[in-house]
Amino acid sequence: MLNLVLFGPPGAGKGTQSEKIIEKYHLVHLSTGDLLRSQIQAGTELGLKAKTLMDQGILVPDEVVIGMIDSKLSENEKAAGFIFDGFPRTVKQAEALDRLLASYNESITVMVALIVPDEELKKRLLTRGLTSGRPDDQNEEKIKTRIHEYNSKTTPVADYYRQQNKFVSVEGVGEIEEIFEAICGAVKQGA
Ligand SMILES: Nc1ncnc2c1ncn2[C@@H]1O[C@H](COP(=O)(O)OP(=O)(O)O)[C@@H](O)[C@H]1O
Ligand SMILES: [Mg+2]
Repeated sequence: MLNLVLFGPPGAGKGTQSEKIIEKYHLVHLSTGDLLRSQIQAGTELGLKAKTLMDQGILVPDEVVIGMIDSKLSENEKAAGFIFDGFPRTVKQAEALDRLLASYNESITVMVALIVPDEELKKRLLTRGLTSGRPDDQNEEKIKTRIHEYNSKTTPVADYYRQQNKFVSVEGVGEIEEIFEAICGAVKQGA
């Protein structure tokens, strides 16, 4: 299996690059943001709870996202591998993911981090907000909260994979196709 963690702040291009990676490597895409947004859409209890936090740009509790990933892994036992997009976002989630994968005799192959400066992120997210309909893309205050959540809770996840020698970083500014090629190179290096 190829199990890839695609890492980076909100607006780094994880969703954009995931689509291309999936096509090439035939992986199952697990975006916790997308999974939560479909829970909100479906009006589930989980969705209602998550919405209040997500609309403010705050991370939802670890147990909630870990539970969602757990059930998606068990639904896809025959997959060629997984791409984790927007997960793990805390060290606790990263540890839980290692345990879950170990229970299938699997592990993370590589983490690829997309590096994009804050100013570029803000610009991209505000532009995405014009069409995404995402309440968390709508104003600079929410975007600031999300980048702050990322810097305080999520950045340590990179060190977690660095300690396992699984961390590779890629310049996330430039042509989408060029960035994709760099990610493929990182996957080759890590696999
Ligand atoms: N290399 C890039 N250059 C310019 N804009 C990009 C690039 N990659 C993605 N974007 C744009 O930035 C925004 C955020 O991308 P997205 O893939 O949704 O990020 P994430 O999933 O990491 O939050 C989108 O509007 C997308 O079109
Ligand atoms: Mg995304």
